[in-house]
Amino acid sequence: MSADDNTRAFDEGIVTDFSSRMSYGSYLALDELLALQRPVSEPEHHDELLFIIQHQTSELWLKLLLHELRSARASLQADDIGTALKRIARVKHIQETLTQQWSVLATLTPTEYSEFRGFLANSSGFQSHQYRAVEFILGNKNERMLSVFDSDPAARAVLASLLAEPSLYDEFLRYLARLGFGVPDSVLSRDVTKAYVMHPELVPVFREIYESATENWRVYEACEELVDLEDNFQFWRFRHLRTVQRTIGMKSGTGGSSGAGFLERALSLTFFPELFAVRTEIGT
Ligand code: HEM
Ligand SMILES: N[C@@H](CC(=O)c1ccccc1NC=O)C(=O)O
Repeated sequence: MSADDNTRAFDEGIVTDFSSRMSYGSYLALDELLALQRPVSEPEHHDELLFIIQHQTSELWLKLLLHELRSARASLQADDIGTALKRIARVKHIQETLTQQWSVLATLTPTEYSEFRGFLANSSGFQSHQYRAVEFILGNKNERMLSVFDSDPAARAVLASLLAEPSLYDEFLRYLARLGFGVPDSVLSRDVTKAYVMHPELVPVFREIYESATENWRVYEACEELVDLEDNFQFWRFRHLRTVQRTIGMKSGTGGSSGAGFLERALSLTFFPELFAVRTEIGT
């Protein structure tokens, strides 16, 4: 039991026979998971594995993000703000992880990327249905995006459903209306298949909430959580843009867009416009 040889002795109870027991690898389907990194470059480029894993891990986190956002939305629908806040707290941590992980990809130099970029053909993150689903559930709807998924009916169907459903913010505003806040009808009866746009007549509702934070603590807290969530989303977009600029400069994208300019325009989009507009009104 001594550590003189700098090895750790096995505790007596440690299980080693997995011939008829569930193991770590079988529970997590690791054989399948670890067989899914399949570089396409020929000869295989050393850095393509980084590129694939960066994307696959992002997609896994996006899967969880969407799961949590759907649950947050359902909780608001059921007037359960406590659970919704719990879900959003987790969403914010996932976003932070997604944003931080850009630093790994930033070690890919423009020369290295150019050596296998041609093998990517027209594939692009623009075709990520999970990313688009997150944008849709947050209210950045765009029916035109569906056409990208015409050859993937399952993904297209999920996006078409999300397009027709109220967003997280739509549900939050309906919840506020049920609590008795004067959310205007123009907001409650909006066409939820369209991108959410600013309703100036909603700003006074938030002003009331912010000016009476102690009496409306939960909804005030929820407002601030949504502001954090939008900030975090923009931080991810910004890191993506900066990574693109340092990797491909002003080249157009493999997905057919102008590249950096196209991504830069996403930085002027907003999910919760009135929650930012109210800041101008506070204290005046
Ligand atoms: C060297 C790394 C990367 C480069 C050069 C790059 C480049 C681009 C470009 C140029 C676009 C615009 C669409 C196009 O024409 O292709 C785009 C879109 C996109 N990329 Fe990347 N990307 C990189 C890494 C990533 C990673 C790691 C992710 C993580 C999932 C990602 C996700 C996306 C998404 C979701 C879009 C759509 C954004 C939108 O619609 O606003 N990209 N990327
Ligand atoms: N759009 C990128 C290619 C790219 O980054 C990419 C290619 C395949 C799968 C995901 C990608 N990531 C983000 O767009 C480019 O133009 O270089």
